[in-house]
Amino acid sequence: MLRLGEVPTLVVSSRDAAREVMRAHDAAFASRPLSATVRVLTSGGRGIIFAPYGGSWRQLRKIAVTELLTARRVASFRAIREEEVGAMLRAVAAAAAAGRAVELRAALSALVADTTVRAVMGDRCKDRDVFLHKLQRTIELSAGFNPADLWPSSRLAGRLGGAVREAEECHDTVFGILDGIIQEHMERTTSSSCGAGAGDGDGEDLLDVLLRIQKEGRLEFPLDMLAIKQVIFDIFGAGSETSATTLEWVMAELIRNPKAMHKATAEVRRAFAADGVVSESALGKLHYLHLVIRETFRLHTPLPLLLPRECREPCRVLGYDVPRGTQVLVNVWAIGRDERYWPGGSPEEFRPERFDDGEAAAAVDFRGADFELLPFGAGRRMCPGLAFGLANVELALASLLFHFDWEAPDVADPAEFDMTEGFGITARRKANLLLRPTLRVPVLAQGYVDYRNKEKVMEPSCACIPLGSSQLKWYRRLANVSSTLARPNAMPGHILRPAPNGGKLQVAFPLDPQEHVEQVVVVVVAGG
Ligand code: HEM
Repeated sequence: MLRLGEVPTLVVSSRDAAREVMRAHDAAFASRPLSATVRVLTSGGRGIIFAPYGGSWRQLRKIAVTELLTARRVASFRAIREEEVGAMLRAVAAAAAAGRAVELRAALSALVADTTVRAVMGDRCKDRDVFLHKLQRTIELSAGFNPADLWPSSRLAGRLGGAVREAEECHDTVFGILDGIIQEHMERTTSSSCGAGAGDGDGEDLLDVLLRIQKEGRLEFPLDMLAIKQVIFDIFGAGSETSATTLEWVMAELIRNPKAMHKATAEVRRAFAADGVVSESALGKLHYLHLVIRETFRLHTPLPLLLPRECREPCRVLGYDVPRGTQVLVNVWAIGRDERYWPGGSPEEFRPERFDDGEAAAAVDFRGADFELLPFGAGRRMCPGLAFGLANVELALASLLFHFDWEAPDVADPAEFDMTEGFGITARRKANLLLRPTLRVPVLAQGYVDYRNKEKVMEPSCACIPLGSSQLKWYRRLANVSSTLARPNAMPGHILRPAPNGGKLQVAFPLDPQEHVEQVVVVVVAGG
């Protein structure tokens, strides 16, 4: 038990205590404390992540689990993930061709942010960089070590450091961006509602789902626009940072451990040699890569203290009384490095083989049942985005290893590679991740998967052309009457998708993979 400023805080640092808190007394510890900065950042505890335990949180959590983050929904975003990973690979290939190192942290953050934003809103966000910057500050501010959070009863502390003021500024900027995006999204939906695809429940992005649920009503707690914005912000906050942090640490550990890098790379290249590209549907055949991810979660759990819980009723944990209102931090970072649970060599050592068949930890998994490995937490407040997060991590990692060899410039001894952690509610690497890629397997100009026909069509290249609302309206009418627009074996210049996804039309055109294309002009002629 610690007292952080005025805040009584129980730190849970063993597997048994974690099991008590998140299984035996899960209901008692299912709330979250609302510090002064978090209160501002979450519009007073709205949304899911920091909402106090109660009916409103239960309702939003149910929507998340049964509608937004289901396995089926995650699978429906596969094309987005493959397109975004493809775009990142092409940028890395360009750097490799120029002999340049890549700032991989920035590339991975942008990848996960773009993938998430498209899953949420169907389109990229033009203010992505401002958004990411504010998100990063939000994460630092919500760590809870500001005077205003440590001395909640002190007015002076509230003014010191300016954290609350900065939280207000972050909140206003982010919600301003969200307002614009939602407005655009609603205009797009209205203008396309006369044609095919609209309102049929197919290809919904997460904002569509939330707006549909809002419209349907029948909710105990009305889903107002503020709640919708907060949920969207939650998904960005919880989804982007954690997945990008995991990817960053996996790559850093593989650089530090050349043998593991070699083994993981060889496995991925063997598995996808015939296809020339990593596809999500076949990731299940990778064994070692999954051990590498599990080992990274053990040593570099993105949320080292999970997210804070709060004790709702007086409770006894391992014989100790825990008063109501106590903040609880589960030190997953320490549990993941405790030699009592990780025998067989130093627990600090990165050794994915510890999870291999026949090893002591082989059966230990991270899905909330084994309390020595809890990157996603456990119990009622466990992460509902596990499948979403893993999908982002696995495809990107396998693709980076499949196409490129990696080295750290100016680091003579890989064991010396800097692994210092930064400060915040997430534990990122402190330093940038500057790595030099060497192209080993060519990167396709662009891949395209035809899901209607359940077959894979690799075109020389495709362009995604954003359509204005009047073009989109005409296009939808056209698509309704002319099924010839949908061509599974499209020739260059042909329209690939019968119903534009998120106001975009996909068009195939010939492209030399080495060629750099500045602009593609597509003329959509209404009426055929
Ligand atoms: C590698 C990726 C991820 C990791 C390691 C991770 C980890 C976590 C952890 C540790 C918690 C707190 C659990 C607890 O208190 O016991 C959490 C909560 C949460 N995560 Fe994730 N997460 C990841 C990805 C995602 C994604 C992609 C989404 C959504 C798209 C998401 C949505 C959430 C939400 C909404 C909560 C709050 C749950 C609640 O309080 O009821 N997470 N996550």
